[in-house]
Order: sequence, then C-alpha cells, then structure tokens
Amino acid sequence: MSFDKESDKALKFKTSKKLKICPSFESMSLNSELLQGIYNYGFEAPSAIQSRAISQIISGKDTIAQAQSGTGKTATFTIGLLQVCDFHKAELQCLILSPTRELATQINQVVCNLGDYMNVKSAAVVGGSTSVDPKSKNNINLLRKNKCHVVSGTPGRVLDLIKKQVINTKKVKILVLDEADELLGESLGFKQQIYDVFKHLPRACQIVVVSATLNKDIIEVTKKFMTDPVKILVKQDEISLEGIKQYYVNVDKEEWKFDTLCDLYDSLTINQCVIFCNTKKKVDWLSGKLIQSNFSVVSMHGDMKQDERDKVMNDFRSGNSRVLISTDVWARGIDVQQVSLVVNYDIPENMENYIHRIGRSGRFGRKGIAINFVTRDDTKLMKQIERFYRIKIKPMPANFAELA
Ligand SMILES: Nc1ncnc2c1ncn2[C@@H]1O[C@H](COP(=O)(O)OP(=O)(O)OP(=O)(O)O)[C@@H](O)[C@H]1O
Repeated sequence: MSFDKESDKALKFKTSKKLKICPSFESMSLNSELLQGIYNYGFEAPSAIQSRAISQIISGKDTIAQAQSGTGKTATFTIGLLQVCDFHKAELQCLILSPTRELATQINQVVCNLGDYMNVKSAAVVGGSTSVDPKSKNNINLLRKNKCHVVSGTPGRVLDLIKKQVINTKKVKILVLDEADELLGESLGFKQQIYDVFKHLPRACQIVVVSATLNKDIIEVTKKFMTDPVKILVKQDEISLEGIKQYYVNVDKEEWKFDTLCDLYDSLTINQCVIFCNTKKKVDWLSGKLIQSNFSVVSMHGDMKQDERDKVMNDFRSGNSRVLISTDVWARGIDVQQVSLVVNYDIPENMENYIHRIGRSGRFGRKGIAINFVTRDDTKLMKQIERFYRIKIKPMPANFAELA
C-alpha cells in the first residue's frame, strides 16, 4: 500500500469468533513423530498464533492467519501441513509459495527440521541457479520421481515446473501463501502466477493465507479462492511489536546520511544489523563506499547472481558477516535471530514493508531496534507511518546501542 492511500485501507475486518486456543503442543493431538520434531527443534510452548491457527489448519478449514513479525507463522503452517500429510503416500501433498528464493529455501529447511522424524521429503524450488546447483538437481529428480510430499518455492519457478509436468499437483491437499499480501498485491506481478497455479490444483485443495500485514483489499481478493475461511487477525495498532524500539535521526539532506551511518558503525556490529536501501543501485553504491572507507559490510539484492546471494546469506546466517545492506528482497520473512538492529537508510516506499523490515530484528520476543534516517522530504512519510500503526517514533538517544 502506498502512503497516500493509507486512510481508506485500514483493517475493518474481524477475527472469527470463539476460536479454540491450544495452550500446548500436546493439546493439539499431533502425531508423536511431529511432536518429537517440534521439541527437538527447541520449541517448548506454542506462540499465540500457533495456539490458535494450527488446529484450524489441521481441521481442514481454509485459514487466514495474521500475526506480528517473528512470532512463529512459519512453524504454524508447517506443523499444520505436516500433521495433514500422509507420509505413506509418495505424492506431492503440500505446496508453499513465498516471494523470494531465500525465504522459500528457509521455509523448506523448517519443514525438513520439524518433519525430521516423519521422513518428510521436501524440496525448495526456486529460480536462479537451480539447474546447476547439485542439491537442487536432487530436488528436481525427487520431483520427477514423484517422491516429494512438500514443495516450497517461488511462484514463477513453481508454475514453470508445473507446466513442464515436473511438479505433479493432482494430489495437493494444501496450498500455503506466505507473505500473501505481497503475492496477491498488484505491484510485483505474482498475482497472475498464483492464479495460474490455482488452475492446476484439485478443487478441494485447502488454502492457507499468511502474513504479518493484511489489508482490506487483500482480504477481498482471498474471497475469490477461499471458502468461508477462519480468520485470525491482528488489529492495526497491534501490528508493531513492543519489543522493537523505533527511533529516527534527522539527517536533513540525503548527503548527510553516509556520515551518520559511519558514526554509528561500531554500534551496528555489536550483534548483527541489516541496512535497507530503496534501490539496488543505492545498495551497490553504499556498500562500495563503506568498503572503500574500510568498513566491513556485505550486500545483497535481486540483480545479483544466485550463487553470490547464497554466499552472502550463508555468511550472514553463520555470523561471519555482521552488517548486511539490502533492498526489500530481505524485508520479509528472513529469520536470523542475531539481528538486533535495522537501519532504514531510506524510508520504505510502502507501508507494509516498514513493519516487515523492522521485524527482521526482535525475533520471537527478542529485543530489537529500528533506526530511520529521515531527510526533510521524509518527514511527512514518517508521520504517516506513525499514524497508520499508532506508534511513536522517537529521536535516537545517544545510548541507543545499550538498549538493544
Ligand atoms: N513455539 C516456538 N518456540 C520457540 N521459538 C519459536 C517458536 N515458534 C517459532 N520460533 C522461532 O521464532 C523465530 C521466528 O519464527 P518465524 O520465522 O516463523 O516468524 P514469522 O512469524 O514467520 O515471521 P515473519 O513475519 O518475519 O515472516 C524462528 O527463529 C523460529 O524458529
């Protein structure tokens, strides 16, 4: 949603009444191998969205699940679909679509981890270098032999493989749309691909729609393909997490941003930090300029080769690199628990991505900090963000690094 259309798109829909709340994973009647996978992964108790949505997914209902960033939505739909999957049958039963290759790969990893004791066969199906990546070749082979139970992929690549009959959709029971507002929105061109995927699915296929941000338009769109869905939603003024402190720095002019960032650098490296720019060109420029000034940073955007993107992701996930500069390709879903700081070098151009970007920090109850570089031209945007999410973004205090 662009900033100028904010007012008429406020959430005006409601969570379904009398939802069952399961206080523990045991109370969800899960298969024992799945429970074992959950505990082995380190989860003890379900989060709010998990307590509410997993049992709905298992019951077979179309489900719209909204919850704040980092509160465990991936495990919500993963546990749901693993419980529903019949592992005695060597056929594709669950399809998960998400907007970026990194996110689709991460989701696949969560499916493999939680389904570790169930013998789940899950494949990541993403664009880029898949044809030369030996791991992905195995994925394609598994798919060809009709041996995958779950596929997690990006819409374009999945559709391509469906059309080439590498992915057989005849027995798909559940389709999950993660970051659904991005997939179903008009801006990125996924919508048609999603509709084309739908055409290949069995009529009775259950649909699960997930995101931290869902607006009225998106809920309207879901009516076209969901049947009387259960809705678990968050009020507009509760989408922003308490644990993420949000600050701004007045940089006045664009030219002042760079020096401000250099002054902050030492604080950025205490844990891990993601710096967001609005364009790929700016990411290249900023990382080049920082490296020239002897700061250690890595960068990632959608025009980079996939093997470079993979290397940056691996380095950042392992903590080898501590400061990552990226575009909104990194805004949604990516889970690196050590990220405690997000810098909006540029203020995002869409309202939802503000929430998603700052949500890269403060994962699952951890503390996080977001710092917004605000030029004179951005002041209006910041006020709109504050009004929209009913938050107060304060001036950055000198000791902000101690607050994380
Ligand atoms: N019940 C749980 N107990 C402990 N940790 C959990 C639990 N559920 C999820 N987590 C962890 O919390 C982190 C965030 O989870 P996840 O990535 O699923 O969040 P999300 O809601 O999908 O976030 P986003 O909105 O950014 O996509 C992950 O590291 C995950 O392993």
